[in-house]
Amino acid sequence: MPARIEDYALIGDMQTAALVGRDGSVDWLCLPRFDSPAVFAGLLGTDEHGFWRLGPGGDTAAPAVPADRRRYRGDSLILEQEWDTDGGTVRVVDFMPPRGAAAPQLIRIVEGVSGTVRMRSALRMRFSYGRVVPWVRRVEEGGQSRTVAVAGPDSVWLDGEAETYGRDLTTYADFTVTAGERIAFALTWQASHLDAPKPPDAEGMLDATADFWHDWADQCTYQGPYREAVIRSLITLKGLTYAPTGGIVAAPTTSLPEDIGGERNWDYRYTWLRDAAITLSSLLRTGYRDEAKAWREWLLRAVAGDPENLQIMYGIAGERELTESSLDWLPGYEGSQPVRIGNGAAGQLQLDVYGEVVEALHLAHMTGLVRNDHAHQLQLRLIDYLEDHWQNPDEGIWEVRGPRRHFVHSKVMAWVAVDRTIELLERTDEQGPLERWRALRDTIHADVCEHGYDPDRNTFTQSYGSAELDASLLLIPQVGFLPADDKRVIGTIEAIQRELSTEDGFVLRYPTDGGVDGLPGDEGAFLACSFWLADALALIGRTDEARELFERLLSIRNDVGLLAEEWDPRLKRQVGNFPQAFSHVPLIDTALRLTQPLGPDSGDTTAP
Ligand SMILES: OC[C@H]1O[C@H](O[C@H]2O[C@H](CO)[C@@H](O)[C@H](O)[C@H]2O)[C@H](O)[C@@H](O)[C@@H]1O
Repeated sequence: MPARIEDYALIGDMQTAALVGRDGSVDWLCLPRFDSPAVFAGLLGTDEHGFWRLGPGGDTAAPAVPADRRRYRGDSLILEQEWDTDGGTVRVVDFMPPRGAAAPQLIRIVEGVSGTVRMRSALRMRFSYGRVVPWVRRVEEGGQSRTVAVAGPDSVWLDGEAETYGRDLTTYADFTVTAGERIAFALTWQASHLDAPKPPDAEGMLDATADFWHDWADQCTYQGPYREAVIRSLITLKGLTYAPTGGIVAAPTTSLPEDIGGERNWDYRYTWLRDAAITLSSLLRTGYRDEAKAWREWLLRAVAGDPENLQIMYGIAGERELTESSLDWLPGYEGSQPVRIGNGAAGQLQLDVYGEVVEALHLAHMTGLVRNDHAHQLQLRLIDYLEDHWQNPDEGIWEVRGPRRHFVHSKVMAWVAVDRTIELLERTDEQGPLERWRALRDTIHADVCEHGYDPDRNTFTQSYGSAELDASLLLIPQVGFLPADDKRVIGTIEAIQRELSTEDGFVLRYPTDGGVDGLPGDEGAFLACSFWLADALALIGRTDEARELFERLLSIRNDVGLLAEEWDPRLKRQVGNFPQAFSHVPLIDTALRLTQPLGPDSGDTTAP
């Protein structure tokens, strides 16, 4: 039985990632890439679908016990969990070394802290998302015994400083650890047709991994009071970046439910232009230019070609085919079915994406990221496309699976795309139909204010002609569509607070009972929107309320600082894919907004 979502911690090597439970169980790991099939899929099923548990024990009947303490080692993705037992205290250190072109590895080092503790490693590999039992054998090599599991294209090698034995299609190691002793295990993935990988130098890799993360975190320019939360979010975003290409996954998981037991389960192991664009902006604002450059290059490669063919999301190397299907052998997280891989939203029209991408390119330009003519050309072509298509209905920011509509947020973001491009033409020697685009900007603005605003209720609405609200409207002042003191902006913020707030003061994206998204069931409060509410309150001068809401949001991070996509206000639990870039990015942005002045070239159009 998988743990609560917030009981997991993330480790990763910037090509893939694992989730480690408080009980020392790795219940999710896809190899060799984020979007590869999982070798441990216990998270979405049972122990039968694969896990690797390492903790105190030795008695098969004894249940795994949760660690008494856990934390990341400083500013890193190295996880340390400690158990106090009758015999003494033991620490397990879990990490994945940043690997470049080397094979992916998961390393676990058991450290005796005091006394003597009986330990057990139980490893059950199930390839292809829990479906395939591999062929497992022992290989003797240079006096060392290794265990290798092979299935089709994959092989996984276990090296350990403790003797292993097989039982019930599981590989065990029972051993004791005494104070001062260190016992390392490593799991290495290798394409099965290649020679055996070398056993790793676990201790050397631990030092190198710690240095990598500490050096990276030291580059953060934010020094405000929320530095700890900001750095943890940045490290999480870096951990969600696929280093070889610069693509950023929305989350490392698939099908963690937005509604426990329901069917709102999606695969997030892809690069959404929207999520990645806002991630780029946060990284730029906190001093991380290399990642921003890498993503911009990723973007230019991925969207190369006709803007008509632009997708709203791609694979992490720019792949276009993300066909959605269900894994019917997996029971799903706490019974939440179906478990999906691929994502049908890839084929949707979401006009807001043009605004988010152009905004990110604009910020990159304004903050002096090396001028790139391809980026400018792309931006101009996107506006050409928008000029002909902004009046179309779309699926919008929330990727609804119901009928297309004229979503107000989509039109606002189309306005953003045109507005920032006009600024580009005004500030550079780039050529374009300036007057025509100024007129286009005015036309979109007038259209939204006429059809997307309800004067009787003094609020913008979710879509033209609809009475529903939508939390994406909170972004109207942030993107500069209207000033924060405009009565329509204030009316919209107040209406959203009234109608979309949950009892914790967090906000829903929109009312799900109206059927707009075409899906059965409910969902939790959407954390990104809740941060946007804090931003909006700050912008209209209700700073104390904004800060109070922000700190309440910080308080629902798990004990190692991680957030899923949503928060279930009834169950008081995190729900949805985990950890989620779309939650950590607004966390950073709101922390910055509340605590440091934003300069004129910060990309924040509401800056003084
Ligand atoms: O709620 C229905 C949709 O949920 C997913 O989309 C959400 O996640 C995306 C990635 O973070 C985000 O960009 C989007 O705004 C969210 O609505 C899912 O990927 C969709 O397939 C699904 O229709």
